[in-house]
Amino acid sequence: MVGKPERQVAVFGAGYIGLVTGACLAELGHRVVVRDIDPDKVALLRSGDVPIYEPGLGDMIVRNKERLTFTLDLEETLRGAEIAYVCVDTPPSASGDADLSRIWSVVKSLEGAAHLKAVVVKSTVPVGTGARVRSALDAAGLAHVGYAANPEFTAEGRAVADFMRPDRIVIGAADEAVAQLIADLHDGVDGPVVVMDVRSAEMVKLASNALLATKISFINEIATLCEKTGADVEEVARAVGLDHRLGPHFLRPGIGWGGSCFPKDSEALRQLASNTGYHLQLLSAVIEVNNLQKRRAIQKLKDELGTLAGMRVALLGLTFKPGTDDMREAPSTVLAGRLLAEGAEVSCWDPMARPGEVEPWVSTTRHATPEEAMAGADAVIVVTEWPQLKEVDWAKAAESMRRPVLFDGRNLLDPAGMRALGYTYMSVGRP
Ligand SMILES: NC(=O)C1=CN([C@@H]2O[C@H](COP(=O)(O)OP(=O)(O)OC[C@H]3O[C@@H](n4cnc5c(N)ncnc54)[C@H](O)[C@@H]3O)[C@@H](O)[C@H]2O)C=CC1
Ligand SMILES: O=C(O)[C@H]1O[C@H](OP(=O)(O)OP(=O)(O)OC[C@H]2O[C@@H](n3ccc(=O)[nH]c3=O)[C@H](O)[C@@H]2O)[C@H](O)[C@@H](O)[C@@H]1O
Repeated sequence: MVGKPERQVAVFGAGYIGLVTGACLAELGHRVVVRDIDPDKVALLRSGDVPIYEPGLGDMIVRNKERLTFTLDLEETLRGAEIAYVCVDTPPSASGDADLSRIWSVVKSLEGAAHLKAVVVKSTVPVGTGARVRSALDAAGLAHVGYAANPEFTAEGRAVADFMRPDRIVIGAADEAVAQLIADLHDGVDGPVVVMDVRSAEMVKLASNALLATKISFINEIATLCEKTGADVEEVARAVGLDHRLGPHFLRPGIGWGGSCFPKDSEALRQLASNTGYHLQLLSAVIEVNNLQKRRAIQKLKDELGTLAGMRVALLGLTFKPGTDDMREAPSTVLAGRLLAEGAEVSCWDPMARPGEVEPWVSTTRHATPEEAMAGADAVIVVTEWPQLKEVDWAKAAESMRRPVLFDGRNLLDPAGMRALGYTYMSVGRP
C-alpha cells in the first residue's frame, strides 16, 4: 500500500461481488471483515475454501489472510470499521422491481455504528435507493455518517482483473469528502475515478447493463435477418465493430443473454420507468428479442426433426457463459424446460455448473464429457462456448449420435467443417 491510509472496511455479503470487493480491498492493503448470514458459506470461507468459481480469487484470499476475515457476527464486522460496503443481492421481486429487503436488513444492522465514516452501496439498486438509505441513516442517528453509491461493473469470470483494472470507478456522493474517502480507498487500482451525484451513479449502472444487453439483442435480430437474406452475421458484426464509434464488443450473436444481472437489471430498469409512468420502449424490445432468441433455438430443432417428442437432445454447456459456475438465468434452463415440455429427453454436460435438484434439471441426465452427453442423441445444442468444446472429437461424436443434428448456439464451430463431418449444422445468422 502506497500513499493513502489503510482503512478498516466491513463488507456485507460474501457473494460474487462481496468476496471480490473484500479480497481486492485487502490486496490494496486495507483490513477487511466480510460478513454473510449464510453459515455454510462463512464456514467454507473460514476453512480456506471459496464457495464460487472466480479466477484468481482463491489465491488473493489466501495471500491476504492476515487482513481479510469472514464472519457471521455483526459486532465483529463493525468493530473499528470506518467504511461499510453493502454487497448483498438485489434479486427481482414478483413485480419485477428489485427486491431491496437485504439492503434494508443491512442498513438496520448499522444502527448504533456511530463510528462509521461512510456507508457505501455497491449492490445494483433502483435510482433513488441512496436517498432512501440516507434518510434511514439520518433517522437512526447516523446523520454524520457519509453515504456513497459505488456501483460495480465487473463481469463474472474476470471479476478480480476487472476490479483491479476497471474502465472506471463510479462514485456517487453528495459530500466531496466522502467521495474522496472512497476514491482513496481505491488507491492502487488502475482506472479513472468518476464522481457524480448519487442518483446519477445509480443510473450509470443500470444504463450500462441495459446498453450492453441492447447491443446483444440488436446483433441477434440482425442475425435473424441474416438467416432470411443469406448474409453472414459474423462478417457483418466484425465489420460493424471496426467502426470506432460502435466498437467490437458485445456484438457476438448467440442464443441470448442470461446471467445474474442483465435479465434482472433490465427488468428492474423497465419497472423503474413504469413506476414513473414512462414506458421504455427500446428496452422492452431488447428484453422481448432476448426471450424469443432462446425459443427460436428450440423451434429450429423442431423444424429440423419434425417433432421433439421422444427425441433425445444434448445440451453442451449449462452456465450462462463460460468461465463461471453461475446458473442464474442461464439460457440453458429455458432450453431444457422447453425441450422437456415438448416431450424430449435431455442429456447435458458442463464442466462447472451446479444446477441442483430443481426443475428442469432434475429431469435431465448429466454426463461427465460432451461425447457421453451426445451418444445416442437426436440433436445437440452448443449452449455455452466452453473452450473444452473445441477439443471434442466431433467426427467420432457424430457417429455416436442417432442423428447428427447440431445447433451451434454460440457460432463456436466451423460450419463447412461440421457439415463435412456429416452434421446437419445450424448456427445463429450464418449460412
Ligand atoms: N455477480 C456479478 O457479477 C455482479 C453483481 N452485481 C450486483 O451486486 C450485488 C450482489 O450480487 P452477487 O454478489 O452476485 O450476489 P450473491 O447472491 O452471490 O451474494 C449476495 C450475498 O449476500 C448475502 N446476504 C444476504 N443478506 C445479507 C445480510 N443481511 N448481511 C450479510 N450478507 C447478506 C447472501 O447470503 C449472499 O451470500 C447485486 O445487487 C448484483 O446485482 C453488480 C455487478 C456484477
Ligand atoms: O451487473 C453485472 O452483474 C455485470 O453484468 C455483465 O457481466 P456478466 O453478467 O458477468 O457477463 P457478460 O460477459 O456481460 O455476459 C452476459 C451475457 O451476455 C451474453 N453475451 C455477451 C456478449 C456478447 O457479445 N454476446 C452475448 O450473448 C453472455 O453469453 C451472457 O449470457 C456486465 O458485462 C458487467 O459489466 C456487469 O457488472
